[in-house]
Amino acid sequence: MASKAKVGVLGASGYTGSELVRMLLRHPRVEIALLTAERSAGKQMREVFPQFSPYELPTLVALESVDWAASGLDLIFCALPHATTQKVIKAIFAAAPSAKIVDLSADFRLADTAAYAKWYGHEHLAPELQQQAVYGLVEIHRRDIKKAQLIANPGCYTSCAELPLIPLIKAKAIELDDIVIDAKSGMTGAGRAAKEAMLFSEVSEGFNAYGVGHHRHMAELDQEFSRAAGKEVVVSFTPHLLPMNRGILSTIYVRGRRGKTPEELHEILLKFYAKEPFVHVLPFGETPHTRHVRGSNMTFIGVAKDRVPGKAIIIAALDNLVKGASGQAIQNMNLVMGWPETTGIDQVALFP
Ligand SMILES: NC(=O)C1=CN([C@@H]2O[C@H](COP(=O)(O)OP(=O)(O)OC[C@H]3O[C@@H](n4cnc5c(N)ncnc54)[C@H](OP(=O)(O)O)[C@@H]3O)[C@@H](O)[C@H]2O)C=CC1
Ligand SMILES: CC(=O)N[C@@H](CCC(=O)OP(=O)(O)O)C(=O)O
Repeated sequence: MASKAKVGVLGASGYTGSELVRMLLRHPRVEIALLTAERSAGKQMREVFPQFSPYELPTLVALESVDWAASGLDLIFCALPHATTQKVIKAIFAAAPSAKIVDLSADFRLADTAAYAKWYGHEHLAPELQQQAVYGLVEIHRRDIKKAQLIANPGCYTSCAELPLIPLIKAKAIELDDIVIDAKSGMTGAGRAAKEAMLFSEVSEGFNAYGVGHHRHMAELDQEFSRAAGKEVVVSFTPHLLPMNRGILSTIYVRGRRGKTPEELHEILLKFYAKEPFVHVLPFGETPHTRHVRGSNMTFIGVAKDRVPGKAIIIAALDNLVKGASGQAIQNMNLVMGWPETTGIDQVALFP
């Protein structure tokens, strides 16, 4: 076999970064050559995450200490907080113009600079890269991703709504002004940095909606749905925080267009995803559970009939840290590197 590709993980001491390390350790084509951290710079991975004790891994280094021009990496995963990311990626491309980057943050997902400024409250620091980045939802943008140098890995909530809805929008099978996405996420979606609102005592035994009417993922959903429809689409989306570690479950209400029945919508999804290794459409009427996808790169989609005539209920589930972040990022790497798309990420869910 050819020599292994050298990859780096920026933000390896975070949740998505450590999930990348977990999955990359069993990827046969890569060698982990660089790991960075901020507060944990100078430590070993096993000091931050004891589960890595048995494995040889590079020491976590501060980003500032990396000479990008000389780093010799074949691909970089960037798992840093949004806004921090754009400065870092701009600097990497300045030092290493042919670098390949899969960015897990939201910084390069919106192609429109005005939309970015509106939803994130500041001007983008690298608008030229914003234009260049390819949105990394593999099942929808595979052809463009293969040629990309900068891939904007989609958000976890957005993946869980776009995968079930984009095929139906492309097929003109649902009414575009009547889409309601009711999404629930586990707490790792909020990252590892300490926040009062994420304390056990604040979250356990309860359940709440947040970002009601203004969550930043709305911009990403509108962009991708409008691209698929060829005209402006605006959807209702409400996220909720659940006291569990991993998983997103979206319950989506749609109305069939021109008399399309829920069974016909199900058929469209079945056909669209028939050959996809990471999207599984359940038999009509069956619905998924977050436990069916936990730890795997799978998205499960179920379609059922609503009792309101003409309406269908679609339920999708994925693991926010895997298909919603690090697994999808590795799927993107596999495409960019020309490897079989499932390499290193074809594990079955962890159940129970
Ligand atoms: N969690 C999720 O389910 C998902 C997250 N994302 C996105 O992925 C990115 C990473 O998320 P997540 O892993 O949850 O976040 P975490 O907060 O868990 O990790 C952030 C990482 O970035 C490092 N870091 C923080 N600030 C800086 C800085 N100023 N300079 C350099 N490094 C820094 C941290 O280092 P240290 O801890 O050592 O200070 C840590 O390694 C975010 O943009 C997030 O929005 C995308 C999809 C899903
Ligand atoms: C539970 C929770 O807080 N989830 C995060 C979204 C998850 C995520 O990381 O989204 P990005 O990839 O777009 O950053 C939130 O609501 O902001």
